Amino acid sequence: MFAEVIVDIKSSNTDRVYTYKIPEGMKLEVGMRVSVPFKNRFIEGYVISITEQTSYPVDKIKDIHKILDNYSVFDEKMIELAKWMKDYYKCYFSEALQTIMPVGIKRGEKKVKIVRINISEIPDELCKRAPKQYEVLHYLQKRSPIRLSELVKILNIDYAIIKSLQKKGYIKVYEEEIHRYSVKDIERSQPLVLKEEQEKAVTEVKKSMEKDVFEKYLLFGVTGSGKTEVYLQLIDECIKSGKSAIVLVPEISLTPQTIERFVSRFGNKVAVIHSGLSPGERFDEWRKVKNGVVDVVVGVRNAVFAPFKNLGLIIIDEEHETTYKQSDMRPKYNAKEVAEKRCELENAVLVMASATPSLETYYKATKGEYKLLRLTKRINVSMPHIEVVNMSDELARGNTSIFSRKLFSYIKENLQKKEQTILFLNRRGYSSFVSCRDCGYVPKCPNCDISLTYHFEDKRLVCHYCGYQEAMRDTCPKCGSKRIRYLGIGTERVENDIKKFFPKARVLRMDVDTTKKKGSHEKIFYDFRSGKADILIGTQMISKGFDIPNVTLVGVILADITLNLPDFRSSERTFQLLTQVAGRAGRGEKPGRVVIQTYEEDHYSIIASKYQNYVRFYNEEIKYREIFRYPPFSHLMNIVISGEEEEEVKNIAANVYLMCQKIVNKLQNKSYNKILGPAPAPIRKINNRYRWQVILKSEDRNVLVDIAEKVQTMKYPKNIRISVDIDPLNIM
Ligand SMILES: Nc1ncnc2c1ncn2[C@@H]1O[C@H](COP(=O)(O)OP(=O)(O)OP(=O)(O)O)[C@@H](O)[C@H]1O
Ligand SMILES: [Zn+2]
Repeated sequence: MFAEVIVDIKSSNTDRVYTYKIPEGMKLEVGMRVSVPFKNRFIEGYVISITEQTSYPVDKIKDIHKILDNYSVFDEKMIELAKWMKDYYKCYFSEALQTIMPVGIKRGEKKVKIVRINISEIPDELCKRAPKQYEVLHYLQKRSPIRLSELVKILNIDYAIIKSLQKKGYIKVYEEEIHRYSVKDIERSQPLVLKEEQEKAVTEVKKSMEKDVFEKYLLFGVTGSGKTEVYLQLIDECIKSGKSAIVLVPEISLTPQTIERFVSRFGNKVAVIHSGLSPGERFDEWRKVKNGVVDVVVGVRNAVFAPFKNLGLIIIDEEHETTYKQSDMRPKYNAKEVAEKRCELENAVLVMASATPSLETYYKATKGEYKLLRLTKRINVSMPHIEVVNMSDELARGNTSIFSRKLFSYIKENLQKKEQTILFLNRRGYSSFVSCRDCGYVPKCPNCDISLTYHFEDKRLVCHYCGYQEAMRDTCPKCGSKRIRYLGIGTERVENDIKKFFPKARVLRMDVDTTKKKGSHEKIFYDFRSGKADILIGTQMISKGFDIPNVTLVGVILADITLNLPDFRSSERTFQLLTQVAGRAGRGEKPGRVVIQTYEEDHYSIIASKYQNYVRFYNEEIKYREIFRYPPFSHLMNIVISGEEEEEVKNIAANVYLMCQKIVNKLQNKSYNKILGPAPAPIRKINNRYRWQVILKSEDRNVLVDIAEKVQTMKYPKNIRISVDIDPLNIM
């Protein structure tokens, strides 16, 4: 018998199937991890199929060295999925398999020794002859089984005593696997009586699940319309029919509140996968799925690979979120696309949900590719009232503060009424750059092409790209002037000003800087929910998932930050963020108010946010996308060339461009294709590496995939890096 093996070497030459012989007696299965001889060493490999014959000369085929785990890691469908990923994202087969495989698998299972008493009566003579042994047995009569380490510690005994008890057969010592991490069980919640629209959605999806066919839905429901309850009841149906479900949530909304909701409904039937888990913990969660201990996984991006044998349903919450795409590592996969493929392979149902669907998804829904389910109303309460304030007018009237008069007075009222306020600003730090009023000097990062952000608390200038820091000086390093200007506000500044104007207010801040420590995110959330603070200030971390009834005011300090990013999705991002954050107001009995501060009150993103009208935004945005042929009317590919010498980077970028042009010119079919660049990337230098880019737009994704493959096999100097991203969500 022979095994077809993918080897763990990342190069285009070795990205193919290798054949090995299965030694007599080796119990090899498809999907196992193995060690195989390669050249003159042993390397890791993955068995993707087993055959009886091979076209290779048999005497040249080497034996599999050994099996690495006592189970198979990939079933046939997962191998199928990896094959699809390698072709769709143009990565190596081994990269696709390793993405599916849990990190931490090499650490293996963690086992502990357990002691169990083996007799019902303790022999009397033991009491005198071996009092210590007697004591152990006596203790075990009350508490058995128990971990050996615990027993030894409690009774302060020698292992020798355990040994002799074991020899006599009075106790049994054995190994048991333990799970390094598991969710705490909390009080159970009962299913709610569904509202009419919820009921309709559940019934419809249920029908598809019963039919065992692949089906795709978009659940488009306004903020607070009870989408989560719909998920819970669908999962319940899914489990009842003997199948399992995966729920994907974006990292930042994997809040304690979200986890609570799932655990309180399904108890220890749920595994939770988030990026805070150690590799070992992740592996344990993976095994719980594999061994059928749980029926539901709630997790971030890579939870889409949870190895359920009988998958019935995948739910993608906040489907518009960009964290579903892995942008920083190969393969640059999107969990939404992988989920779709997985559902197709397993005849499962896919439900994507959002209050602000991505343009691409909604477009597909209008074309009938996804079935549209709508929740148009909040549960028992109305949508918040939204007002837009033009900050130019405020300036014209002499108000130079970061708060408009309206927002200021609302904050004051809320403090008096003891209702809570959320203030949102999507930038951390105190000010995004400082400049000298006399000579105009702006301190920049020496490693990156970006100005340094001023952090008030530690009086430092920090680069948000590479982490470079320096002390903030009182005088301009160039001309010595003392007149320093602080421009571009951040959350630290908001906190500072709130404390200045409202010294009695209890304030919390949630952003990357305040949540570095493990558990700090949870703590801020719980403190705020339990009323320990009046005002929560934060970046997009606070924009979703929060369901806190006493929050009646949301203030957006400056909506323009995302609006002005050099990215064709900036309008969409702004609309989504504003709608999500506005959605935190007025979720309880008291009505909610939202104030959006901006310099661009006529922008269609702002206007649509004001009326909370997604379709109005969509209709406007889709026009631009069509005119400029941006997605969904084309696919993009971003090729970034980086290196330490800019001249060299520029030359290679020019070569890449020419190669793209050659391929496009030779195409038979006359689809729309456009090559942009080569040009410096919007952030020209990061971490001392210069970056140039070539962007391709094509109606035909296959054209891009072909080019990606060619780029991958191109020869270029060692210090140059070329990264290729098909369907990128970020082109900075
Ligand atoms: N059928 C129901 N009856 C009573 N209360 C409900 C029902 N469905 C949901 N709720 C409650 O309504 C509130 C809002 O629901 P939920 O948080 O699920 O909305 P959502 O659509 O997920 O919101 P968002 O997208 O803004 O996070 C929750 O407190 C939830 O417990
Ligand atoms: Zn830097």
